[in-house]
Amino acid sequence: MGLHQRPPLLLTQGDPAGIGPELSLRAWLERDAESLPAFGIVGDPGHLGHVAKSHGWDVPIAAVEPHQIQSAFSGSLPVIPLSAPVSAEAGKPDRANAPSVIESIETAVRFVRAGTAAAVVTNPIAKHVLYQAGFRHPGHTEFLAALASEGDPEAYHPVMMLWSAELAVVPVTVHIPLADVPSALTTDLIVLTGRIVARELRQRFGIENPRLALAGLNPHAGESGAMGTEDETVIVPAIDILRADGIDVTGPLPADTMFHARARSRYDAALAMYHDQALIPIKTIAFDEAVNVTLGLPFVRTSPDHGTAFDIAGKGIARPDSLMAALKLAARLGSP
Ligand SMILES: NC(=O)C1=CN([C@@H]2O[C@H](COP(=O)(O)OP(=O)(O)OC[C@H]3O[C@@H](n4cnc5c(N)ncnc54)[C@H](O)[C@@H]3O)[C@@H](O)[C@H]2O)C=CC1
Ligand SMILES: NCC(=O)COP(=O)(O)O
Repeated sequence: MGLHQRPPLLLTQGDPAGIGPELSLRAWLERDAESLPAFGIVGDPGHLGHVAKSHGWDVPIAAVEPHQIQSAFSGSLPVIPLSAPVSAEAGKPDRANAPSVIESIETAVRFVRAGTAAAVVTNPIAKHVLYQAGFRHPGHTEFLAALASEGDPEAYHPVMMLWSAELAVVPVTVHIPLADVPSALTTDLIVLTGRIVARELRQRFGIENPRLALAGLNPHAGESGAMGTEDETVIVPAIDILRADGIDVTGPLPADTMFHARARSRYDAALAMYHDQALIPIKTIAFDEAVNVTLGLPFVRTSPDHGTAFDIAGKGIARPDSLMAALKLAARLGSP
């Protein structure tokens, strides 16, 4: 790496039976056309070579150390080899690959924390496959916070944000059953989330005075208590505290009318009360462009907005746009 070169990005393997491997290869093939930042994959050189060959793509694979990624990137796809074995057939997830999936994430985090990489970009994992193998974290978001926290569960509160040029959304509660949302949703959680979002929109995204819009939980934001009470008893007090902090907050807004184009122009990020309230609008508006960013961590992590797409894995039809957007955003946010 030259004196003024930034460290490269590290891309994780994701589920090797999903679309991650072919998207990574396609992103590398598009590196010049898309002006992508240099990246390396923590993965299995043999498996990636096999996937490239099966699609007839000319992608030389180079097994490297992190400090060799920059110089290798223009002529080959740099891969930091895993020690766990990988044996995967497209579209057929296998829990036997879980150790390699987890090792890839842990290794990427280790290098980014050591300053050898600028940011972590994760390829999609199939959560239920990892759970079958004993993985105890709901998803990347929570696992990355656990890795960053190094045993202190209070150290970092991770916040999921899905970002696109048209819309940014944050689910305040994330990977929990819908039935558990009302009891998990507290004023403290909303305030903590709002503070992290406002801080990182300022510091990382360069928005001087971020405008946050908070969704209600219930239909019509509760209709003055007739359709549910959490909007008044939990969300309004959180808004008061965030406003007292000097943050520009509106809400609670009826969720059904806050995502059309005129409404979107009034805020920089929408805080939704549960996963689908946030992700349905952004995946409807910007499925190919949106990026999942984890806020609240001591390093930058981005990811495509989609999952493993086992139904199309291996067919060569998966679109690499969201992964390429994740690489570009990671480079932007990872820069001082
Ligand atoms: N960041 C991550 O690791 C994420 C992982 N997942 C995991 O992915 C698995 C599958 O989840 P699903 O709900 O089926 O969502 P999915 O995003 O994998 O697929 C939903 C639909 O979109 C299509 N699709 C997805 N990505 C595409 C692309 N790049 N180009 C063209 N079409 C694409 C698929 O073919 C499928 O029809 C689950 O096990 C879930 O846990 C889901 C979201 C994010
Ligand atoms: N639906 C988004 C999602 O599941 C992403 O989760 P994570 O693995 O990024 O925590």
